[in-house]
Amino acid sequence: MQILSTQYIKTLLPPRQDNSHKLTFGHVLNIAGSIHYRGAAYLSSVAALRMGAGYVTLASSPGVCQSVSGLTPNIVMHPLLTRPIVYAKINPTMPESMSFGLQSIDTESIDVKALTQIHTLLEKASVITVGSGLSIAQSKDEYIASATQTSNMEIAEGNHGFFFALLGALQTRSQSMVFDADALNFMSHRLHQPPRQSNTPLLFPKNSIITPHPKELARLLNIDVAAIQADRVHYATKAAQQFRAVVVLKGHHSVISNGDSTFINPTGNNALAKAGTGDVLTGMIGGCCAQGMSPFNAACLGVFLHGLCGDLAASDVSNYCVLASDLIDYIPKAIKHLLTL
Ligand SMILES: NC(=O)C1=CN([C@@H]2O[C@H](COP(=O)(O)OP(=O)(O)OC[C@H]3O[C@@H](n4cnc5c(N)ncnc54)[C@H](O)[C@@H]3O)[C@@H](O)[C@H]2O)[C@@H](O)CC1
Ligand SMILES: Nc1ncnc2c1ncn2[C@@H]1O[C@H](COP(=O)(O)OP(=O)(O)O)[C@@H](O)[C@H]1O
Repeated sequence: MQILSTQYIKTLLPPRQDNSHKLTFGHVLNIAGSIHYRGAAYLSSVAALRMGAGYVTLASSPGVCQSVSGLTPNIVMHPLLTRPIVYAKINPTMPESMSFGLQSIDTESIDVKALTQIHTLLEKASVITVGSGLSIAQSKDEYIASATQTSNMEIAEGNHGFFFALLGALQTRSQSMVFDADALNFMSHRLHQPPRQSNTPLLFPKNSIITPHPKELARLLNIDVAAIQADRVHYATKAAQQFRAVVVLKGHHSVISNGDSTFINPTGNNALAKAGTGDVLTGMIGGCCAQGMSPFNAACLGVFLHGLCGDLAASDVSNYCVLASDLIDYIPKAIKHLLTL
């Protein structure tokens, strides 16, 4: 286990040749966002471009695409087919006809059929980032059902049907992929909630990077957050081996492991403890992959620079005031800082 050094990180910065065009620096396909988490789609998409990717396509619900295009002209939109879901709490002690308490309506869940809309994009993309704000459901710990199917009650968890169809399609692809947030929660749910719907092993595709915060890793490994926090290097390494993926265990001094080599990140501070900063990290790592970096190097560079953005931002505006969206504006400063060393 080693601490990432500035000198080492500087050697990882991908070259920018003069004889180039936008696709020289890669195409990020970002599958992110949902009715409640439109910001996550924005933050992850723009962070990838700022990190140096040449082209970013956001594939999401029409509502998310519309919101993000209202905030930035830089992202290419690919609106996906949706289907409405009415969420309700089930009270198992009551007869089926009376057992629903309406919670909310999600008009932007992505339809499984949307997979056919992104086949070409899956082939063209240099890297695929999945999960920032994708929405597992209104509440992860309660049973939630689709009231549109009362006669045949189906457990509906946000975009879970679409996610698993996508995961199946991704298994044969060789691009780098970044799985964050709700992509990890979908995997945990399928891994640990009975009954398992299939006997086939549930794996991330080859060349995957997963970016769990401690609770997300606890869900994936089905253990306590406290156990993870007590030995972060051990559990990041174990998860990398178990899932055959590069793991970024987020938090103070994030740990990056590919199962053989493990680094601890020295940059970052408590200013990063703010909603949406993890979505920015996903975009930054995706942007590194798009420029041809290996998954492990992309994770190391992305995490280091993300922390450096937090350090530069905190020194300018204090640890209290940094927003996730501010971090994106500090990516150029963090890269210039590295380049001038
Ligand atoms: N503007 C937006 O649209 C935002 C969207 N977000 C999305 O919201 C969805 C839900 O993410 P959340 O993180 O809110 O929900 P989670 O349910 O995954 O995480 C919240 C829980 O995890 C625990 N936790 C989080 N970080 C931890 C740490 N470092 N150590 C120990 N425990 C920790 C919290 O105490 C809490 O119980 C994700 O898809 C995410 O991408 C968030 O990133 C927030 C901003
Ligand atoms: N106290 C801290 N010190 C350093 N980095 C932190 C701290 N708190 C959070 N971070 C970083 O901020 C990001 C938070 O990501 P995450 O928990 O996924 O948030 P969100 O889901 O809101 O985007 C991670 O990169 C994490 O390493």
